[in-house]
Amino acid sequence: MNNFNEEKAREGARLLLEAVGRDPGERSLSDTWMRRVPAMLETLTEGRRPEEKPTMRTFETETDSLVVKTGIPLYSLCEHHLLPFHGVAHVAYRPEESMVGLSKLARYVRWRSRRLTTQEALTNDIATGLADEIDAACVAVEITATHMCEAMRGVEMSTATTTRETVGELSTTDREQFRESIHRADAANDHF
Ligand SMILES: Nc1nc2c(ncn2[C@@H]2O[C@H](COP(=O)(O)OP(=O)(O)OP(=O)(O)O)[C@@H](O)[C@H]2O)c(=O)[nH]1
Ligand SMILES: [Zn+2]
Repeated sequence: MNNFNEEKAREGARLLLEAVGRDPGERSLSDTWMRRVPAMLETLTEGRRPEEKPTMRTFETETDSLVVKTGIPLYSLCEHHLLPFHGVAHVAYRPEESMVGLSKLARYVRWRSRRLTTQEALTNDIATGLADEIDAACVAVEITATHMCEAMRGVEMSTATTTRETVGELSTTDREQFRESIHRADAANDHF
């Protein structure tokens, strides 16, 4: 079910322009509220629409050891101020009967992130969602992000927030391996 209402998005964008003292009738602004903002909002909220979910194709598993994907770029929208938060997600899972295509982990993170949410809820959504999608003994997700609502207004500081969620039992070795992979990814890429 498509829960995006283009007409309301258009009307809302037009009212916001009026609220900040701009004239929606200005030539340079007509496409902004009539076309660009509604299209942008439709894309950036697709994570609430199941029909937009990437196909999570699986293969017969060749391993039961932990698969770790680090450094997935993450862009989402904070539901408090409608401003972006962005950073990096790291995902790990232990396959049981089947394993998933590696790109699907990143695709899934991108799809899930496209919604108005909080970082905590998003971390939980990705971990529980992936656990439902793939046949995994356990899933772990870590997100480190910076919030524009903190950087551009309010406290006016750009800081990093880290959230973690696990589904199923991770052994101490699994946790160490996940941690070490994240460490290596962070050292290789200066995300902030
Ligand atoms: N827990 C959590 N808080 C968030 C997230 N994104 C933004 N926030 C915080 O949500 C809070 C909203 O606080 P309020 O006091 O209702 O709003 P505010 O007066 O605009 O807050 P300030 O940002 O402190 O100016 C702020 O502290 C934000 O930093 C998030 O993903 N998770
Ligand atoms: Zn905010």
